[in-house]
Amino acid sequence: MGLLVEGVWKDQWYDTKSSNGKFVRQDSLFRNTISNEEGAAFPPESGRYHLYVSLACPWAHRTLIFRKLKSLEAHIGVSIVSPDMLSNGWEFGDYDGATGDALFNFEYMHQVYTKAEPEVTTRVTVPVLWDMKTNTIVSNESADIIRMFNSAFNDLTGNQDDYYPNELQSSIDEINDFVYHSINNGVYKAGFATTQEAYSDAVVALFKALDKVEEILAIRPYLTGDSITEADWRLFTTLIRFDPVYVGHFKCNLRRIADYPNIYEYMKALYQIEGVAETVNFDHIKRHYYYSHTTINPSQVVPKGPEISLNTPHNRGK
Ligand SMILES: N[C@@H](CCC(=O)N[C@@H](CS)C(=O)NCC(=O)O)C(=O)O
Repeated sequence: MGLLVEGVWKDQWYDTKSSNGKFVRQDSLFRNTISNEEGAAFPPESGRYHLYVSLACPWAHRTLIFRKLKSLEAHIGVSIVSPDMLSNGWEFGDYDGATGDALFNFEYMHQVYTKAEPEVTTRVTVPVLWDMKTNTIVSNESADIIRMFNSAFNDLTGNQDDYYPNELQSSIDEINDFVYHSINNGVYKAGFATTQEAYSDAVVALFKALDKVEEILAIRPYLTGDSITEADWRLFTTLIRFDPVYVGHFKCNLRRIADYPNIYEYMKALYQIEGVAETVNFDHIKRHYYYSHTTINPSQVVPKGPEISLNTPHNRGK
């Protein structure tokens, strides 16, 4: 784990000293947009863009789900890093389910960043959406990438499915904000905390938020109503990692997702949507966290369990 400082890789763990033991997530650096507008720098084109992901990462997972649901597989290629993120950061190792770097045959993800900007100072995160025409990073922010995938390529794919419909945008934004701070990022705040207080604050807020989600899902099948939206997919990638990783490795152990009847049914329903199960790789997920975060798990032993069945019938509508 490390970061790039003026284009040079530095191996160092997150600094929590200056924030009283709290994990503070950095903002993403590359925030361009693919758009249909006249004169746009990044117009939608088949075969022009390439996605770098880790199958372990919940943020990258969102983009893989949208690539699948929005029929973008034939238009946007993917390179998958190894789940092991050690002193060189994300790397393109030889690991079952990883692909190598399809564009440059680089060894490390940080080389993709310096290819875009040789002197860049940044954390080296996935996902990354790369533009093969201008040889740069369009975006390394998953929230933005899934919005582009949701609508920018509709004319190319003919897929008009809309996970961010006009009439639901304000409720989606509101739920996203709450889910992001207390759940998506909440598990990291608990797991990477280095003081008891920072951990306790994060874990209490996390389970308060999960309790609230359980209540919402008791009265409607999905977060904003009867249909699945972006808000559901953003929550799903954290839920699916929760019992296998966050309960143990990140000490998020007041309850399991399996103990929340409504959230559990909901998670199964989303998992069973066509194409989604193939984006979920529990080996990469468990291996990444337990093997890479050596400050939390120095033995690098990866647990066997839990046994979970995600293909049993669920009680949500379509
Ligand atoms: N805000 C970014 C966050 C991405 C992110 O933090 N990805 C993690 C993997 S789960 C990462 O690459 N971490 C490496 C690091 O922090 O150095 C997004 O949503 O795209």
